[in-house]
Amino acid sequence: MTEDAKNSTNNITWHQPTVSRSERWKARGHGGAVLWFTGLSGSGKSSIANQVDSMLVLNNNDNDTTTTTSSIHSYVLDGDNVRHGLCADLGFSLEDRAENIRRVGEVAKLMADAGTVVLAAFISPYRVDRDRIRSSLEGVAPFCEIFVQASLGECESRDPKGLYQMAREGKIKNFTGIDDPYEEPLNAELILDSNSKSVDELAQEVVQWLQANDILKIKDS
Ligand SMILES: Nc1ncnc2c1ncn2[C@@H]1O[C@H](COP(=O)(O)OS(=O)(=O)O)[C@@H](OP(=O)(O)O)[C@H]1O
Ligand SMILES: Nc1ncnc2c1ncn2[C@@H]1O[C@H](COP(=O)(O)OP(=O)(O)O)[C@@H](O)[C@H]1O
Repeated sequence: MTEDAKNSTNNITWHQPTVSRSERWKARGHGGAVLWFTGLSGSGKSSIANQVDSMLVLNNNDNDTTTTTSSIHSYVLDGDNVRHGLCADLGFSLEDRAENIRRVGEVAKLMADAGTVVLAAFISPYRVDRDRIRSSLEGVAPFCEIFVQASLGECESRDPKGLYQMAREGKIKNFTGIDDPYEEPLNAELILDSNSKSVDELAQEVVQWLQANDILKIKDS
């Protein structure tokens, strides 16, 4: 934070919104939440998050013949996409990854406060960065850490963008899993086995877990 920013925070006052969170959520028909998909590049974060999004928004759930629930307001925040705009000034050093996750965490918090189910798909390799978002969402909206688990070998064999190969050839530095760390979650709400299950099966697991745990239920505050 710059000196100017530090001095300015003294002159900023929090404005209480006129519409409360629970009033807003009730008007939407469900609560907001942040589903945070973390895992290696190529583990399946984007594919699964997008499939869940489709199942929630379009009610596109072929395997579920029991419910006729209405559309859920969800939205995917994806590392690759966010790095084209909001975080276009950031690279992949430890500090830049922390700032990337901090910014996205703040955006996700605002969106969840507004009643959106945020599907955030970021490598987010450091526990401390993920835990910071978990803490900042306490009392606002549920935070669900979803570990998309795939071995490095599996991710490397998928390598849809050819990035692992470039990292192995030394053309990309600080590539997660090759010459940069990935800290696996210790207390993830959900672990998805992306080594052996399909994207459809895993997305189904997420939606079933959301329903079974009443994650989108509005609790009066
Ligand atoms: N050095 C390095 N390490 C890891 N990933 C790299 C790197 N350089 C570029 N990429 C591409 O950037 C995508 C990851 O962006 P994220 O914002 O999710 O990364 S992070 O959470 O800040 O660590 C990641 O996308 P996914 O494959 O979808 O995970 C890569 O395509
Ligand atoms: N569970 C899975 N089983 C097989 N292939 C998968 C699975 N999940 C993703 N893939 C494939 O792996 C590649 C990387 O998936 P992607 O969703 O882009 O991963 P990430 O967002 O974690 O980088 C894509 O080609 C995708 O089709």
